[in-house]
Amino acid sequence: QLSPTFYDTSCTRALATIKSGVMAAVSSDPRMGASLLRLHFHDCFVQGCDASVLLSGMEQNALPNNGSLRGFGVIDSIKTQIEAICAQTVSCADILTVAARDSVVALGGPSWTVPLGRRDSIDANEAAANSDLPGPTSSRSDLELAFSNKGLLTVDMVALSGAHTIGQAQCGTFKDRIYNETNIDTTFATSLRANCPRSGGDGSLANLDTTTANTFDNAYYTNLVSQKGLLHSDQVLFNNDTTDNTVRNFASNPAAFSSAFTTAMIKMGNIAPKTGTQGQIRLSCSRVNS
Ligand code: HEM
Ligand SMILES: [Ca+2]
Ligand SMILES: [Ca+2]
Repeated sequence: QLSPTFYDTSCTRALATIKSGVMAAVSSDPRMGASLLRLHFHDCFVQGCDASVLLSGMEQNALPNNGSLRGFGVIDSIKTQIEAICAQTVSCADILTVAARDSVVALGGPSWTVPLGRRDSIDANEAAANSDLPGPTSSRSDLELAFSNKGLLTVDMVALSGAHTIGQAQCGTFKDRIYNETNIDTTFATSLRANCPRSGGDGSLANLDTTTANTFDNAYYTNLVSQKGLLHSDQVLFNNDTTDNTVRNFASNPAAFSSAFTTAMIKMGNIAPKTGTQGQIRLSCSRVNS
């Protein structure tokens, strides 16, 4: 049973320390806010929000993670600061969950209260990372299944995909879409081709939100309505199908998006937490205690 007041007596400065660490990291590199939010998602979808993704090797080598996850150093350095004030008290899983919230806030998005008390795993699961994380070529029903497997509804899936209002993706993840798909704005596709050639250049970056890459707003959905979703898995949410109305609602009503996003983030943060005597409080987020 998680609780927002979990560290109120055991580590009064925990939340403020995480916030200032995230603020500093995001002000020197705005994309870091996106990277920390994604790191939390990739943690929670693989054996729950237990910091398994932070352990060196293992899950980090899985296809959706390798060469694309960022932010490990930021979490490690916040953990070092927190260990100095409250020894072996605050879990890496909680630090990452709060850092994801603070990242959204740092980029202008909504805030919410984070339930706390997660403990850290003593293992990680590369195979589960490969099977449970959806990929950029997923269909709408693939996405719905991946999220329902974690207890999340279709509306949660559409709202959480709005995280693609910030951050970047590598050419290899959207190449097929910009050369071969027809439900894409022509000018948008043409401009992306300049930095993402048919052959090679797989690592070059494009903004997931072509309008406001460093602002957490609802522009992701207005982009989808104008066929400017970057990933195939983005545009499937608005493609004459069952999720079109939700996308239209979030595009025209920022408050509806904020409310659905914060609700869904709390649900995602509550996936299979380790509590009580399960797992451990790691001393260093990148390795289990010896
Ligand atoms: C719906 C299924 C999803 C798919 C298929 C998906 C896929 C992807 C892919 C392929 C990238 C680019 C990675 C790269 O090229 O290095 C990406 C980036 C990103 N994703 Fe997702 N994603 C999904 C859902 C989510 C969710 C639920 C969140 C968070 C709540 C999220 C947050 C992000 C962020 C913030 C970035 C940019 C990261 C950065 O710039 O470092 N995504 N996603
Ligand atoms: Ca995990
Ligand atoms: Ca944006």
